[in-house]
Amino acid sequence: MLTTSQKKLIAQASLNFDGLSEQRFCQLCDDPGSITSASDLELTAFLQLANALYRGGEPIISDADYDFLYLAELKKRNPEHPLLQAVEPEPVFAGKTVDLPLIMLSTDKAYTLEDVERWAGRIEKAARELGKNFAELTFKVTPKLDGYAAYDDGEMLYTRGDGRKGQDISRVFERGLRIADHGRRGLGAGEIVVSRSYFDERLAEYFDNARNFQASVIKEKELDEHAESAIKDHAAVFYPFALLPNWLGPWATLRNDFENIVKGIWHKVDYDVDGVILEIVDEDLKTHMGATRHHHRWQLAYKENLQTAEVEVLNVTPQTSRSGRITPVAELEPVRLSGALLSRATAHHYKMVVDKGIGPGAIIQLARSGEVIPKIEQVLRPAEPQVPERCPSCNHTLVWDNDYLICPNNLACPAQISNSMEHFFRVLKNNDGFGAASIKKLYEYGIRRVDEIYALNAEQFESMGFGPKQSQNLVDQLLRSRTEAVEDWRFLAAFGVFRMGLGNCERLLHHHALTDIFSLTEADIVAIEGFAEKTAAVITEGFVNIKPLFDQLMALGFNLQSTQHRQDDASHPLAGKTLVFTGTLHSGSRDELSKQAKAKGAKVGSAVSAKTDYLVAGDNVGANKLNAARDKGVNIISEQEFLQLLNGAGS
Ligand SMILES: NC(=O)c1ccc[n+]([C@@H]2O[C@H](COP(=O)([O-])OP(=O)(O)OC[C@H]3O[C@@H](n4cnc5c(N)ncnc54)[C@H](O)[C@@H]3O)[C@@H](O)[C@H]2O)c1
Ligand SMILES: [Zn+2]
Repeated sequence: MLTTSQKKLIAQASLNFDGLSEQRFCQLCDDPGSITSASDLELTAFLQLANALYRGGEPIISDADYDFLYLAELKKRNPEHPLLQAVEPEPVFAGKTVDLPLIMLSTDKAYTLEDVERWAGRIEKAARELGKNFAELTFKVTPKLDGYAAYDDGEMLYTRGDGRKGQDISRVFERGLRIADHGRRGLGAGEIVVSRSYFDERLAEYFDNARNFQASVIKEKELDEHAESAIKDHAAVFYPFALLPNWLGPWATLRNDFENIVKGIWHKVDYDVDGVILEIVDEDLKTHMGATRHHHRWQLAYKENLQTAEVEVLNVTPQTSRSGRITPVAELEPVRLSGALLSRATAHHYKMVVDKGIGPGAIIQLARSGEVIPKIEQVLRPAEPQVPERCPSCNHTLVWDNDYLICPNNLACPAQISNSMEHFFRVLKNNDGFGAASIKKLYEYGIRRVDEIYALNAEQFESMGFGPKQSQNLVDQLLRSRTEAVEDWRFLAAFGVFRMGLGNCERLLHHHALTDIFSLTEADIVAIEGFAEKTAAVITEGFVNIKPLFDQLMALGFNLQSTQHRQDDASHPLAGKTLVFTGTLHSGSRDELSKQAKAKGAKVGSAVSAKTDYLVAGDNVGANKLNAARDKGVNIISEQEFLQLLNGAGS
């Protein structure tokens, strides 16, 4: 069964289940082998539906399956099929559709050096036709960003759409999105991407994958609070390809050192990269070679062979996390996949274990992924699910909480206690040495709380079985964690209150001092943008629980940097007002000016609505935009007037 949001994506793409029922679609997803039995109509309907879900950030099959099973089947049956002759369409948003200033195509793909050599051979031939010396041509290698393709002509930002017509998504710049590498507008094609490390640290909790997140940045709807933070922190950016780090050189060098050059470029940026792009730097040659309806002949994407393997599940073992959720870990018959030996994979939750039949004897499909422990995406042959009744750590009876099995024994469950202590040091970040192994040892010696760890001296560490050198190091690290500066929101997040990850802690401390959090009411929390009523209750309760530990640790004196407050001075002319910025601004970036306005209690919107009080118009704003705002009764002010308001002058 598809989820409601997947169904919505299909409807948005103006697709339906004509020629393919929802049930049949899911059946083909779950059992890739059966695609060969699908009719031609079913196959093409299937590909279009899978693509719509992929573009919307909710892929239902892996890329490797899409390329090597389903798409390959179509290529086998009908190499001339129209679906293979054009780029796969992006989803359509509510924004207006416009002709792209330049056709944006997909790329031809190579998975082996032989494929790349064949491509170079075609370039050599074209060079000969133009009377150019192939050996003197320059090749360029750049990372292939796995983000959201867009084109910036300086006025508008367009989606790739169907390659010819895209959609205006300029709103992402109005929302404060920056250009990578301090770039300017108008640099042409690029991708909207999010920093890998930022995603892992701050967003993974809320989004299944980066693609999912990128789709949310572009959506016409109001920006998700996490997307807003990522943009504010410049972790999400538009990266024009022209600014990407690159390797330049002749074919002979590229050919001889291929692996190293590819590897070097692949890992050069902190963004998701799914290959490298090879191209030729010679305008005449590019024009001469031209393009098919699908890709430019002078460009090639080199990807690593995405292997998949079918493996048998030996056992499903439960693991208790810090919050008490039980993670299902499948022990597998060891299998080698793209060089790594894998013997474990996790399922999302126990509901999935039950629904998909994950138990001893089940056959699952593993795809290589960046993660150390891959996630189970598909079950090829179900078996009797293996579901625990008791917590593997404390033996307490487990209970269901929506899709999750949880251990409710949070005060005495060894796994939850140890994982919470480990979490504290990991989130604080300014220390080393308190990983799983050390914490396990400390737990065995009766340590249950972080403050007890801070009370230990070197001799005591030694008496617990740590070596003399390590014991001294642990003491040094504890001191370091207290003396090295750390943001107060990070410190708060280290306590692991449910729903209080790094992002929410920072948001909260923008409004209230760290020492005041225990007197906050639910109403105080709900009043802050981004907090819902339901979470507020959980949060205040969580604070009550951590108070004793918090007080103990504060008494030790950490070097906390307090978060800048957004003071809400009700008498300030901008207090409570909603602003929208547009056009080119001179006194600071849109981001900086927004920040200053917010500090005075203003709200900053991304698009003009009836609720907007002021439209701050910089330079180069189209008359249409101004008229539309005027029609809505919005006050249009200049940047100068805005600065006066900001300084407290009445309007
Ligand atoms: N899992 C699924 O259900 C599913 C469905 C549809 C498509 N897909 C995947 O998407 C692929 C096709 O998608 P596509 O056409 O969007 O992407 P592509 O892999 O063909 O790449 C083309 C794009 O690469 C981008 N690019 C990134 N870095 C670049 C650089 N340095 N220089 C130039 N261009 C760069 C450009 O935006 C260009 O549009 C399929 O092969 C498949 O793997 C998966
Ligand atoms: Zn337990």
